Amino acid sequence: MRASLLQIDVKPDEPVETRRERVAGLVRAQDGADLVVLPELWPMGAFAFDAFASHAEPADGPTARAMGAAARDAGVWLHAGSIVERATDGTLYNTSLLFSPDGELNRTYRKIHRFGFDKGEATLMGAGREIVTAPVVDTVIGLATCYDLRFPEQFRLLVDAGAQLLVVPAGWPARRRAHWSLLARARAVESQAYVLACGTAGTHAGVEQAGHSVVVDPWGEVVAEAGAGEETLTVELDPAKVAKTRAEFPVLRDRVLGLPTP
Ligand SMILES: NC(=O)CCC(=O)C(=O)O
Repeated sequence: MRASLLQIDVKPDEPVETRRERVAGLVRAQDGADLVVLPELWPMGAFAFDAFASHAEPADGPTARAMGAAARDAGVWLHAGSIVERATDGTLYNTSLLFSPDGELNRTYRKIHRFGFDKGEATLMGAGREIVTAPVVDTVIGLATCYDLRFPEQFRLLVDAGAQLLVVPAGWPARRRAHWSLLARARAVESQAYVLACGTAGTHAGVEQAGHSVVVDPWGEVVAEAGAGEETLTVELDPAKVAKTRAEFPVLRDRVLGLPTP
């Protein structure tokens, strides 16, 4: 299974419409891939809080239309990263979009853990409540977004729901790059699953981005890692490695469930 992670430079001087077209072109260029992954909130940037409301769109809005067409033209599964979704009741969500190779919107995932503590995303957006997985090619992917990476309990639920390949679009700051690399590997080791973590590059809203998108295998080995700038990371994955790792080193089987809480 071939996957391409598109680590997009969210240039503040590039209009959203221009970036949408540029990214659609990059997706179309991945026509040999099975799965293409984009970062979190790449249309305006994960830290551009002031732009969230003005660039909010429905889940079937302009970004979805452009990405669906690009997925269809390339014939790929496309995890199109996330957008600021404006729901019908007006609530904003950080919503990931997954397209099948026929260009149809197959799944959406609303980010469960909102970043910012008492400001930013945490105050501007609603929280998702649903664990989302999807059968893709010959595996099952589990969806999580950026700050979710810090919450192992969400990944356990994804594993329990059948996930074998965990896709994590992000807009992770350079300042906490060490956490990013460590947590991506930790989630892969504890889940015995592939982790595809796709971040953004450049600096937007004054926040330098970490880049360093990474693919980790079910044994915790780094398969490939990007640098700091805009880059396409293409990897060959072996989905059978997940079952093999879980059978040969069966820690998931040894979980003790239902312990009493203190
Ligand atoms: N967009 C995010 O979720 C940022 C997360 C982050 O900066 C962190 O967890 O650290």
